[in-house]
Amino acid sequence: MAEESLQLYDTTLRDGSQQEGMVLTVDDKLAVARHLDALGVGFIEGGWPGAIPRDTEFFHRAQTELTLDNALLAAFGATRRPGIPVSTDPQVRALLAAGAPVITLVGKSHTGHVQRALRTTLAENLAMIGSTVRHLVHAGRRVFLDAEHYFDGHRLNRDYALAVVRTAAEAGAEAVVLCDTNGGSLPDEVHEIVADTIAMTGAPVGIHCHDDTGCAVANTLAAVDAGAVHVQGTAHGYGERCGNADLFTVIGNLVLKKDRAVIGPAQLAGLAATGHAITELTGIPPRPAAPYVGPAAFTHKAGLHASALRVDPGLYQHTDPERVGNVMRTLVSDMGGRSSVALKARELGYDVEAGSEEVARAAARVKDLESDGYSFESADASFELLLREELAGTPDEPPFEVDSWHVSVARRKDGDVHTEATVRLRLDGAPLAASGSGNGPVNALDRALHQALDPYFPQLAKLELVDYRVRVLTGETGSSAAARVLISYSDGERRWGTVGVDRNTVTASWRALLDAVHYVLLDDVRPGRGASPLATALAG
Ligand SMILES: CC(=O)SCCNC(=O)CCNC(=O)[C@H](O)C(C)(C)COP(=O)(O)OP(=O)(O)OC[C@H]1O[C@@H](n2cnc3c(N)ncnc32)[C@H](O)[C@@H]1OP(=O)(O)O
Ligand SMILES: CC(=O)C(=O)O
Repeated sequence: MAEESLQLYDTTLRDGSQQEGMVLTVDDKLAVARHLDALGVGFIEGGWPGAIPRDTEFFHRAQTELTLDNALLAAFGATRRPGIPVSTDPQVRALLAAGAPVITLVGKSHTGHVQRALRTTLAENLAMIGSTVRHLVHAGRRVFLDAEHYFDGHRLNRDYALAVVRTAAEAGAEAVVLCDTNGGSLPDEVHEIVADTIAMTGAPVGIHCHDDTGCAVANTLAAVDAGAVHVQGTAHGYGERCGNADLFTVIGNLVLKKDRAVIGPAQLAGLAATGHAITELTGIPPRPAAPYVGPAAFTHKAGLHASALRVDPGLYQHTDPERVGNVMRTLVSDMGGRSSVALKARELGYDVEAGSEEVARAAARVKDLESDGYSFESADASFELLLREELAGTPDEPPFEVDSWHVSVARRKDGDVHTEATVRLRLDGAPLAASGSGNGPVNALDRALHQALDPYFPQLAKLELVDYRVRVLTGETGSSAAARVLISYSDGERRWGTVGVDRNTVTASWRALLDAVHYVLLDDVRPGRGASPLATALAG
């Protein structure tokens, strides 16, 4: 049961959409709303009906297509225009026509904005706020007032900012949301101003912070500490300029650190999945290191960390990742030792002991190869092949041999560039040759490999090369290595990475391609068969 004394209000679909690059269709918005509802937020601000046609359509379709179990839909808009009766303001009419049970109004609380941006008097602005709130409450809506530029306004003219809060509260606003619109405040200032506002007005206040000082989440928590009863934020902190308070971080902190049960434990366990689902819809990934929900939030690279984590994951993690639906991951690299290798091996399903000779050999090989330019942290499949060799004590070969390969790139007279690759393999001793053309040497080699092997290994047919990265290493390593190629493959369900290094970029690519194919052909012998838990997690 969620705590009722602290309201959780999401504005991803309104303020989050003000982020550069964020363009959501109505279908996307409906889908995001369903995810937020399942997470357990209390209010979902859907947009500004009457101002943005897509948002008008969103509210229209929401009436028949959106069933919410936990949340109420909120329509956002401005107070009436200066000098006109509220009942005649088309924007206010559009807000009511949207049919949402909640309306959030933005109103000015900074005297400079009233006089210079709104170009009206301070008294008329108060009248605009009071009359619009009253009108909407009278029409049966729950109303919040977003007091724009509140913190800057309070610093400039405290009496006026407080008058805005009193006016809205007396007109029937359920909470007056103090907005750090320019995002320039710091936690101590926010705490002081929220506390002062509550003490002077007795009004229920909310908090809406932007992240221009990198303090939006801290400011939100400071406001709650000072008595705010309503918090606003967005998924992944999406929003105008530097974004808004990241609601996922706010939720994690409130529930796990401040004992404020704004959502229940089962919903909290869906936090990372919600973040992932919303990312898929927006197409804008959060920082990998985003607290709680980021793929790196519980990922460990340093050997000393891994060594302690083997004893107790709590030694290097502030909370159990399962509580927020995330997973602990280990990276193998030259920064790790036996413990990192052992933890990673267990993630992959291999029952190994950190103290074993095999693990020590694998750890040493990782260090050697990384000093030659390899990088295993995003090449789990290549690491697994290496590990299997060390565990078996013999080279782990794919079920075919490579005799040779050849790639040609030619520019024709008509200007077209033609790339063709031929691979010559052996299967059970019998020669097997195939060719493929592509939009570059790696693509052509990939196609030639498929051409040769798919008839014998049908599981390869689904494979798709989804990412290819090459890094020139000249001067970075003490060796002769010149290029590191990282390849990601997917079969639609899981994703795995491989690495190849060579002076020749095509040879490095070939190595990574071969590891990728070899890895898939291990499915029949890998512990647990099929997708390793890690590969599945990465694909998710
Ligand atoms: C802090 C925030 O993020 S609040 C959310 C901001 N979001 C948006 O602006 C997205 C949606 N906005 C829009 O589609 C358009 O700006 C509209 C439809 C609202 C207005 O469009 P236009 O009528 O062409 O006006 P324009 O965008 O140029 O200027 C905004 C107008 O709103 C007025 N305004 C600004 N704040 C308020 C307010 N709190 N209450 C009433 N009016 C306001 C401005 O004074 C300006 O009026 P003017 O046209 O008389 O100069
Ligand atoms: C209302 C709002 O989004 C702001 O003041 O930042």
